[in-house]
Amino acid sequence: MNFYRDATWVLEYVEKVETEGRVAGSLQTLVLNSCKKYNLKTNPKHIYAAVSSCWLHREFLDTVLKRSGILKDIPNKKGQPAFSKITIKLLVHDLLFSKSKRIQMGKHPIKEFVLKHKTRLNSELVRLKLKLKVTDVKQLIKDDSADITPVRWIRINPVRTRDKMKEVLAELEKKFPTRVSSWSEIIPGTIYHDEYVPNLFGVHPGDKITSHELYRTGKIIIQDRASCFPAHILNPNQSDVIIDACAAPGNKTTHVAAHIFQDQEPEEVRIHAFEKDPERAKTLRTMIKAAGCTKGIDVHVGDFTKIAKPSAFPNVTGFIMDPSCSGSGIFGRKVMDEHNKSKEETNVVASEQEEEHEDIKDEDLKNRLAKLSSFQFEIVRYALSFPSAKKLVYSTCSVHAEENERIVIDLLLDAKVKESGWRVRKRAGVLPAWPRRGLLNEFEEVFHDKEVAQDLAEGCIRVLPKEDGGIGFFAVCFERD
Ligand SMILES: C[S@@+](CC[C@H](N)C(=O)[O-])C[C@H]1O[C@@H](n2cnc3c(N)ncnc32)[C@H](O)[C@@H]1O
Repeated sequence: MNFYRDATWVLEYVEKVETEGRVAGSLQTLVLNSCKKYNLKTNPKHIYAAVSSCWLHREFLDTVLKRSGILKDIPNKKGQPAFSKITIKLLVHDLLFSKSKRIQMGKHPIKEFVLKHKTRLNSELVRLKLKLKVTDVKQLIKDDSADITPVRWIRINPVRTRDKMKEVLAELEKKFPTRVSSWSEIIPGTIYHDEYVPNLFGVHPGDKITSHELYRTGKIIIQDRASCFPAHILNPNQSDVIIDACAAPGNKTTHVAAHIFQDQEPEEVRIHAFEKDPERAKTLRTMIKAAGCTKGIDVHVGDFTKIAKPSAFPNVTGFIMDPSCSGSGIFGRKVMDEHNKSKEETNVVASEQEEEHEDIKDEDLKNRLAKLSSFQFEIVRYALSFPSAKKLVYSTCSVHAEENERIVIDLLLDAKVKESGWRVRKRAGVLPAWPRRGLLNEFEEVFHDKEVAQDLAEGCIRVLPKEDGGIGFFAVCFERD
């Protein structure tokens, strides 16, 4: 009975927090927190297994409980219900939905009470399955955990912190007291200092950060690790002028600003951010303001290839090129969208999940990819025609070669691009320690010189969704003398 009593407290807590609007990804944290809060003796792992399964089945459980009338039958003891509805829910879950289909408890009045209703409960479940046309309700269960990022990545924004870096680090240490040496070891309350991008940290996705003072004041920004790669690779400095051609919501734009304005206040425009969608341009402006970079960034609303004439930007030295893509490397959109709808944020949460991507579910993937890749090729090719540009980082959150390596190949084969002296930067200048590189077979099919193909593939970065700690991603840097 102790197990069910402890699980009841936890499930009660979970249901309460959920009705108040839980942050995505925090079921595990909620369970761990409540185990701590109530000082429970039962192993939290066992409680989590029971509570999370109950949670996943909640829709069906609630229907069966209601239709069977079991809850109305609960006897009274001294004017109060003799049994908790939540405990009954846990017991009925075990009876109907667990592997063993047994209540793991010795003789007890509540067990006898539930077993008395067993026939009715079972027949309500059969009715429900017939209605839903399934042989097992598991066929209808969507495990939300498959839709959740394994790590919440946050970066310190030097524009807002400047000489207060130590204080910010101390604040982070206070919130996340334990440092772990790999992102895969992250559990609630711990922090991982990323080894690839400076001032970037990984924390548990269930640890709430958006209400923290550091976040509300723009001193830290939530941004997926892979999404931080482009600005890190571009590595702009105070003498650069950068165009972010597809900028909203502005994660990469403000990360570029973090490089350019880390040692000096943004007093003059050194970044031009283009965004064709006026609504998304509003989010971009909000992000830029929150990051404290308004004076250093000009926002241009419109199609980059139409409103940005190369001759009007003779001083532009570099590009961030992160155009619309299939978004096949992204997950968690549903969870985040639901979260964002249910929360009134005082600050903007423009996470990687909000980076725009094309919805391809209703269209033929091949056709969609063909259209997208033709747009991606054209927009990069256009950027490569700017007179003083010396470096351009192209990126997508797609896993498809059509939007990644094949764009690189098409650009390298383009006469105009070749003539302008562009090449792919070698691995040594593109996060050399990152182990996952471009797809070699894609380059080998076109470049028969093995070394050339190898160098090109090595020059590219690939990031696998989840397995590499966040969204799926691709990045490459074009450069010339
Ligand atoms: C993948 S999102 C960019 C995400 C952004 N780089 C970030 O890190 O926050 C692509 C954006 O490019 C915009 N876009 C697409 N085509 C464009 C064009 N021709 N000119 C300007 N913006 C464009 C889309 O509206 C979308 O907001």
